[in-house]
Amino acid sequence: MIAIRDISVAFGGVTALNHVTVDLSDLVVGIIGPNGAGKTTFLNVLSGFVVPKSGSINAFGTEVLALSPHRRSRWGLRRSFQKEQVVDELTVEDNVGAVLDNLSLGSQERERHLSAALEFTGLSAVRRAKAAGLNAFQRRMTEIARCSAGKPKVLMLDEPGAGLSQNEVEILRRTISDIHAFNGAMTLLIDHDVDLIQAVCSSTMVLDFGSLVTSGPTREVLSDPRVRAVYLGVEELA
Ligand SMILES: Nc1ncnc2c1ncn2[C@@H]1O[C@H](COP(=O)(O)OP(=O)(O)OP(=O)(O)O)[C@@H](O)[C@H]1O
Repeated sequence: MIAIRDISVAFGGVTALNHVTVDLSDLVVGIIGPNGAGKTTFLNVLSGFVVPKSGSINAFGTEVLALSPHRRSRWGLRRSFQKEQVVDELTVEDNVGAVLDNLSLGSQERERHLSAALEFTGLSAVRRAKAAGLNAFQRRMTEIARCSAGKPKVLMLDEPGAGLSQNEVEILRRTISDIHAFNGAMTLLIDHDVDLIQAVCSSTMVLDFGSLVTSGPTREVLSDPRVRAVYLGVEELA
């Protein structure tokens, strides 16, 4: 479980997170809210890009905020960004394998983890291709492979479905649903695609103006009038 207590972040006069307290315990947890609600800032606090002015985060018994961002990655926190981080000049396997380089693995073990992650994400056939030649979906899967490789404890995916076709989102949905069976990790998923959230997240938390509106079973959260009010005029909820 990830126990988040009283996390606040301010950028100048903007309160990006406002005393957020929430327990996250399901295998795939959705994080939703309108633009500017604080979702990415929430992942930035977990991964160490942003230092909160108050609060604590205990993930599976580890005080996460006490770890440097580098040690958080070694510990098993992985994330993808809204702006993709795939390096065109590298092959797919080098893009994915980079994450394994700070895990002190032997070469056979490294290869085993790398091959498994490439197979899991359907990239085995293009593993030696330069990333520059990949299509948008393959690039997205490369990022998921990088997050999934090795023995991560928590994957944080920031809008992985953005800009994908319906068929591609369906493959993405199955992949995210299978992450825990593949490597044992929990996934935190930000996405504006409420159908995707509903399909893969057993629980969901909702942010608005940096504050937690509610969290709980996804179906209940999505039918909560407070959540509908937050989204009113922004997008349709399923
Ligand atoms: N580095 C920063 N400097 C200043 N303000 C920031 C910074 N990062 C985020 N903010 C502000 O904090 C608030 C929360 O932003 P955040 O990106 O976390 O929202 P979000 O819910 O992820 O939005 P979106 O759905 O558009 O990605 C916004 O008002 C944003 O402008």
